[in-house]
Amino acid sequence: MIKRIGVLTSGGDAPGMNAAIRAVTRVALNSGIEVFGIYDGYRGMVDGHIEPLTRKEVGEVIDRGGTVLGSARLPEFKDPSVREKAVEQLKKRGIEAVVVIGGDGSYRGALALTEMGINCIGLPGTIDNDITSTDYTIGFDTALHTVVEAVDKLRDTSSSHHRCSVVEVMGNRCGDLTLWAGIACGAEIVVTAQTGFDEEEVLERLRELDLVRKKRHAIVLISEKITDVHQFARKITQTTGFSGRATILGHIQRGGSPTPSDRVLASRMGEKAVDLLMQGIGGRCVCIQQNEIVDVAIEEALSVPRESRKQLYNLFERLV
Ligand SMILES: Nc1ncnc2c1ncn2[C@@H]1O[C@H](COP(=O)(O)OP(=O)(O)O)[C@@H](O)[C@H]1O
Ligand SMILES: O=P(O)(O)OC[C@H]1O[C@](O)(COP(=O)(O)O)[C@@H](O)[C@@H]1O
Ligand SMILES: [Mg+2]
Repeated sequence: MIKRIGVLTSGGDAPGMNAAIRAVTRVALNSGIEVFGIYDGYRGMVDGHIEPLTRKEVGEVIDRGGTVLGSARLPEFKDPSVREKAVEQLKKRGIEAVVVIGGDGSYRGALALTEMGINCIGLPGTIDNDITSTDYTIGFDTALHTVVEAVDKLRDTSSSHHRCSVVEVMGNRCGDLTLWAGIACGAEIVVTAQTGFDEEEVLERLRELDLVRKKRHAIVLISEKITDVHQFARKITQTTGFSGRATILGHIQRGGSPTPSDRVLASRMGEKAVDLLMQGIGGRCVCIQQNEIVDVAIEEALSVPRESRKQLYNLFERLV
């Protein structure tokens, strides 16, 4: 049976990563497996920044945002000779397998390592919810709470001043955070990669909300990387009855204490990762599908097309 495993966090951090590290560590230790923390993602693997983790070291972290192991982006990890160094560092310490907590990029690294003889299991740690094989990623629920709390506050001030708040939401080409927040906040308009952005159409809709629907305020949620929200807010002021103000929520969305849902999801997924490694399985990632914790091949997870959210967009429109 496997004796030593490593755990790392990679890519953008996400609330709940600590709960996942804790679950992996405790479940493994309670099964007689030694656990090593690999610091700063694949960088620590290459540089040998690897330390044993004890039960106590993962105590008092379940409620903390960020990741106690640190995270990093290391583009050079795509180079096989760099990965060779990482494999050597693991072998030197007798680490046979690794749990990689991160997003799609981290999964590619995990797959490449598995192909080099180190069994890896991926856990979806990202606020973006952009891993298509899982219904939810660890961190999405917490980020959603953060967005909703911020937009609720913006609505208070917007309606006092007959304003339109344009809010830029993270998601890296995945509109889930924007759409879910739009429904939860009762926004007037959501713009994502899936809806597309026709500036004139949105301005016309805002004029209608003002003149015909007599709205006191309007909230427009826009996914990042679609348009310059400050410029767009200026156009709103110039061409509609609302004065426009833009807010970029930015990295605030990545922090904060994980919600209970994210903590439970991370714990369930962490357990599954260790169970798979104990069976000698690698190259797979853990998903939640219809509230069941399951595993799929990383290759498959990376190729599943993004599910259409058409029904939710339709619901959104029917709620305005
Ligand atoms: N094709 C790849 N092969 C090997 N490693 C990769 C590959 N793509 C990404 N990685 C590693 O995973 C890290 C995190 O990926 P990134 O896309 O930045 O974040 P995320 O995992 O959150 O999507 C990268 O910095 C790199 O070290
Ligand atoms: O922290 P950085 O490097 O500015 O990156 C910002 C990006 O990271 C994210 O917050 C999270 O993305 P990943 O989980 O894929 O790393 C995206 O929403 C955003 O586009
Ligand atoms: Mg990613």
